[in-house]
Amino acid sequence: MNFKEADTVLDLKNIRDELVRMEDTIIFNFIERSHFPSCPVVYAKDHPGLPLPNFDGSFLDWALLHMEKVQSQLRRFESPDETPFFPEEILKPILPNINYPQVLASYAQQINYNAKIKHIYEEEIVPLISKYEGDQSENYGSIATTDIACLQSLSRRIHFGKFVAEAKYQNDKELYRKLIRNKDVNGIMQNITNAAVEEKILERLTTKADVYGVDPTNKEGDRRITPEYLVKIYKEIVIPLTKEVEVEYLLRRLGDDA
Ligand SMILES: O=C(O)C(=O)C[C@]1(C(=O)O)C=C[C@@H](O)C=C1
Repeated sequence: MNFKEADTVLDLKNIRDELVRMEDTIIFNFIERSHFPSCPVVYAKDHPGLPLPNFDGSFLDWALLHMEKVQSQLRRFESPDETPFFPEEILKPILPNINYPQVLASYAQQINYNAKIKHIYEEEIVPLISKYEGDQSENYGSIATTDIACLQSLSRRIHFGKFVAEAKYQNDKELYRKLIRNKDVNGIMQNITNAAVEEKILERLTTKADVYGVDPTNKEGDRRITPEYLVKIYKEIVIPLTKEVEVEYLLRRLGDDA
């Protein structure tokens, strides 16, 4: 898939291949995170044990904001498949603009699920993938670094729903225009859902987690990335959020081309 070539970006097969590749990135990021305990201090707002001068938020927020400020200058968020967690605070690139063809609707950048993704990551995913419940102050920096990798890979995957939605819209404009005009959210949800594709994803994840998730150095009682956790995260969080993005994108689609 080449973002400079619109045709490759709206080919559903290319999009799904990209989603498959993202599974590996997400699994390996989860595995990195699984080497550390949960460390709630990293996610606590204004924690007295971790003072952050002139900042109102958690240590992870602080690290993510500063990472995004640097990455925005490196042109990360110029790319149509990247969505910032701090859209109000990112900076202009120091590299020259790349003129990507516009493949998504003009409002696509406004669809931003990152606050929700971060909340669910901290509340539901970290407890599943961290090594054990507990603190390890010498690793706060490493944990924030791996959390950022996990969050960015989840964000990219979930917001890819915009490309999926646009491809589906282009493939059957008549059907989607009717559903959108009727604000038929259930009808849109039904039509974007492909149970066979979802089943295949969960099957593949089971195999991948079996193969990649084994850590022979783990002590008894330590958690690891099991197929069960990975399937749960995809089934209950990643796929439903991707579908939410798809539905929101489609509901606004008629405003962009009548
Ligand atoms: O591949 C698609 O058609 C998608 O819409 C993506 C996705 C997913 O999140 O992986 C979401 C909904 C479908 O039911 C199948 C898969």
